[in-house]
Formats: sequence, structure tokens, C-alpha cells
Amino acid sequence: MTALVSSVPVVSGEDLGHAATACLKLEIAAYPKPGLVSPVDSGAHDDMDAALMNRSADALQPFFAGLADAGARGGGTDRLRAIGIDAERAMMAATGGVNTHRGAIFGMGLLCAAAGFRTRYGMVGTLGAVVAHRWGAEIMRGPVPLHSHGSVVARRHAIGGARAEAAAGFPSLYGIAMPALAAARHLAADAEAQRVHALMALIAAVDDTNLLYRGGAAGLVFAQAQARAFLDAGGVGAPDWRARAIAIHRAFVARRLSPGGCADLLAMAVFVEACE
Ligand SMILES: CC(C)(COP(=O)(O)OP(=O)(O)OC[C@H]1O[C@@H](n2cnc3c(N)ncnc32)[C@H](O[C@H]2O[C@H](COP(=O)(O)OP(=O)(O)OP(=O)(O)O)[C@@H](O)[C@H]2O)[C@@H]1O)[C@@H](O)C(=O)NCCC(=O)NCCS
Ligand SMILES: Nc1ncnc2[nH]cnc12
Repeated sequence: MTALVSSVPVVSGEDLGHAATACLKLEIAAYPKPGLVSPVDSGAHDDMDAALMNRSADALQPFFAGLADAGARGGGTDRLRAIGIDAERAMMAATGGVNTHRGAIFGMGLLCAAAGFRTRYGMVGTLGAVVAHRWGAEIMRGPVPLHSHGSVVARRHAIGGARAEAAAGFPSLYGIAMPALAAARHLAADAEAQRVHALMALIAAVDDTNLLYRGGAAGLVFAQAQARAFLDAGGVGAPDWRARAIAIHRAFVARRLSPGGCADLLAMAVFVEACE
């Protein structure tokens, strides 16, 4: 799967859709991930497992391709949002009503649109820079769902959430996840371990609205401190890293904490590595 993602020249909308779905699946497959669903267990979730999440990823493939094509046609956020909402419906149909990938539809969808836009208009710069430049202002002006979990905690805790992350060109992706993936290559040879390392770096730094919704400020602080301690002890370069990551996973499950936004950002980092 890694070879497929990193060796295919990602240019057409269809290629981008395949790559985006492959990256969602690489995230799902990685273990141990604190509180998250993997093939080993369902983490802090009682309504999802890896098979359900993989079905969701497959259902989204044509929509990621459609978003790439819409980006290549220079579409604005109204067009992208219409495709995103259709994708959310397809996800709900594939999962029997479970929100597996709403954040990924939004973030990965924007990256696909940016890849289409960049190919068509020959723009230089990262995919994140394209998102910020072409759609950033529109994203912040666009409709805010009043009662979504993300918007409720964003208001309560005065943080930006998924929309602000995207509008700013995904600083957590470029400032945290990508450098962590690069650093992890010097710590561990296997790609799954490198992804766990990058996920821990994201959890340590991102204000994940899923953590805030389920655990409040105390839950977010706990999650960030656990991930920071893992990194400070050497991350996946430490000989006992796997046992330590499993212990953190269990501590998250015991508190019902799940960093779904960080999981999406990890998949997006793998996608950006393939595209840039
Ligand atoms: C703009 C929207 C994405 C709406 O966002 P909003 O912030 O209003 O709220 P949510 O509906 O809560 O969705 C935001 C999702 O984004 C992920 N996320 C969280 N924090 C961050 C962050 N700091 N940076 C980036 N991304 C972040 C996260 O998604 C993942 O978690 C979801 C699963 O979580 P789970 O624990 O199961 O939670 P729930 O099922 O919700 O509840 P409980 O189980 O706890 O009861 C899953 O979606 C992951 O992907 C947040 O959930 C957007 O909805 C919107 O406007 N959409 C339409 C437009 C569109 O898609 N356009 C296309 C491109 S323009
Ligand atoms: N592996 C995962 N487990 C739970 N929520 C997620 N959201 C995105 N990926 C996830």
C-alpha cells in the first residue's frame, strides 16, 4: 500500500481519489494509536471498527476525485461544500449513520482540490498554501454549523478547530506532522512506527475538538501530556516504544478519549508526502 501511495504519479482526479482513500486506510491500519480504531481493537469507540472505517474510506474515493476535479476547474467553496456534503451522505450510508470521517472529508477533500488546482494552474507552493490562498478567506466566511461538536467546543474553549486549521493552510500538518514523519525516519525503519510517532507529535500539539468534546479541557491536557511524555522518552526510537504506546492507548480508552482530528491530520500528512 505504501509503495502504491508513494510511487504512483498523483496527477488525475482519479489518481488523487485513490491516493486519498489509500492514505485514510494507512491511518486506520496503524497500531497502537491512542483511543483510535485500528484492526486490533475499536479504541474508545463502541460504534466503529476497522472494517467499518475502511468501508467509509472506500465510499469517499469518488468524492475525493470529484473534489480534485472541482479544484482543477477553479471551483469556489460553494462547489466544494456541495461535494463535501454529498460525501458526508455517502459516508453515513456506508456506515449506517456513524460519523467516521467528517473531518477527513473536509481536510483531505481540500487537499485534493488543491492538488487539482495546482496541476491545472501550475501554481507553486505546498497544497496547504494553495488551500489558504485560494479558499482560506471563503472557508472562514462560510456557514458555521451551530451545533456540531466541533463548533460547540470551539466557542466554549475559544479555539479554531478544523475550519481555522484549513483556512491557515494546515499549520499542524506542515509544522508538526511532516517534520515528525521526517524525524521518525531516523528513529525507526518501519513506516507504521513512523506514523505512530507523527500521530503522537500531533496529539501533543493540536487542539483536537474530539478530545475537547469528550474530555473537556482536562481531557485535552491529559492527552497532550501523555503524547509529550512519549516523545520526550525518545518516541519510536525508544526500545520499549510499543509497550509504552499501548499503555497510552489503554489510558485513553479508559477515559473515552479519541483524537479523531489528529488521526485525519496523520492521513493527510501521508497524502502530502505522496503529492509533494
Ligand atoms: C467544517 C466541518 C468539518 C465542520 O466542522 P466543525 O468544527 O463545526 O465540527 P465537527 O462536525 O465536529 O467536525 C470537525 C471534525 O474535524 C476533525 N477535527 C477535530 N479537531 C480538529 C483540528 N484541530 N484540526 C483539524 N481537524 C480536526 C474531527 O474529525 C474526525 O473525528 C470524527 C470522529 O469523531 P468521534 O470521536 O467519533 O466523534 P463524533 O462521532 O462526532 O461524536 P461522539 O462519538 O463523541 O459522540 C470524524 O469525523 C473524523 O474525521 C472533527 O470531528 C464540516 O462538517 C463542514 O462544514 N462540512 C461540509 C463541508 C465540506 O466538507 N466541504 C468540503 C471541502 S470545502
Ligand atoms: N482511526 C480512527 N479512529 C477513530 N476516529 C477516527 N477518525 C479518523 N480516523 C479515526
